[in-house]
Amino acid sequence: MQPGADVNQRIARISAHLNPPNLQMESSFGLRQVNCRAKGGSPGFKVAILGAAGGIGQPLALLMKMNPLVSVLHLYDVVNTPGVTADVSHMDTGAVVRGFLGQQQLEDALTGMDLVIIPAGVPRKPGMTRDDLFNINAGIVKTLCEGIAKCCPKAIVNLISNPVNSTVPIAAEVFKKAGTYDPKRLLGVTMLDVVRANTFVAEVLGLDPREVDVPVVGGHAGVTILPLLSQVKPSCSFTPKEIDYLTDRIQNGGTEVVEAKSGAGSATLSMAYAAVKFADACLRGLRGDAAVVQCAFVASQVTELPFFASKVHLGRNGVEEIFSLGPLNEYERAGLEKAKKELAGSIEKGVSFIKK
Ligand SMILES: NC(=O)C1=CN([C@@H]2O[C@H](COP(=O)(O)OP(=O)(O)OC[C@H]3O[C@@H](n4cnc5c(N)ncnc54)[C@H](O)[C@@H]3O)[C@@H](O)[C@H]2O)C=CC1
Ligand SMILES: O=C([O-])CC(=O)C(=O)O
Repeated sequence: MQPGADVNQRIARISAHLNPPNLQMESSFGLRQVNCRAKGGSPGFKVAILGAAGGIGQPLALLMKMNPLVSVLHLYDVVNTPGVTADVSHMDTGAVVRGFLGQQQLEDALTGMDLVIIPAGVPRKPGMTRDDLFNINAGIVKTLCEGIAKCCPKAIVNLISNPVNSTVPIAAEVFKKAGTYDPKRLLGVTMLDVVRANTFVAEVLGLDPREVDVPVVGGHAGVTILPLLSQVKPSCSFTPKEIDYLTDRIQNGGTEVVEAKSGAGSATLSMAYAAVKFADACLRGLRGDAAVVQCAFVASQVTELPFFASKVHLGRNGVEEIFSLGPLNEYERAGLEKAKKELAGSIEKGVSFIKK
């Protein structure tokens, strides 16, 4: 090679980098359009996050952009999506990111999606219950689900907005009204309860949380969150004091974070982690992976209630199978009765919000 040829090649490479011939800023804000030869991105699923600029939405967008199963990521919110989209879109991962701002762009955000994740809505402040969020969040979930029914009725829906025990029944009623309801495709996200249970149980047992699996059934608020400590894997036993401590901490994990944040919101980072763990399971199910099992709040015949959280098998159509609760001890049977009583009211409240 001629002396200097190497340097010239390097200059050419740097110049190509500074003036890329086929750069496209993927966003609906028209930030910058440069001649573009290819769309870029990898084969995979199309995912929308509704509420993407929020406390959960932003880290969730970040983590979904890193998920190799995602080829297209739509970020929708009523505020701030241009900034979040521009930011996340610079990550050199496969998914193409597009942003959508305001209700007039909701339909574009949803069209063609395989999975829609909804963390839109207001969070708790200290002293509030999740049910105190109903009046604001019920209407938000209704509007978003009307959009889903119209634009991507076959999408799997992961509903995070609280109170989950009521927002899932609201979504079901909206889809029924639109004639698109498929109970296999609507899942309330209770994964954070499992994530917390795994963490707290691992602490007590002195294990790595990644080795621990705690089924958490029922719903997603206070006593409706029912950890089945008799079914923990690896198999183990707890003293009555440990059971009281763990049950209380798992049921009140959300409140622990709300109080620690003292007015600045509720769990966002651990929730984004849990949401991605759950969304990834849904996508692996859609891909046809075998034996994908997670807990979720779904339409169910496991109890006499129309919705209940338990372990479900996720497959190509969403929820392929719902597992029964298995053998419960006396403590858990008493907990189940309390959980069902509160759940019944929360479900009814959601249903009548749409039927009224
Ligand atoms: N299922 C679960 O385990 C958990 C649920 N949550 C719930 O998730 C929800 C969101 O929490 P954060 O992200 O902390 O709240 P946040 O207030 O930080 O973010 C919510 C986002 O929703 C957006 N939003 C409001 N109305 C909207 C609409 N009509 N369409 C689209 N986006 C809209 C807001 O602009 C905001 O960016 C809350 O209801 C919270 O209680 C929070 C933690 C755990
Ligand atoms: O506690 C809240 O309001 C948010 C939530 O659902 C949780 O962290 O489990």
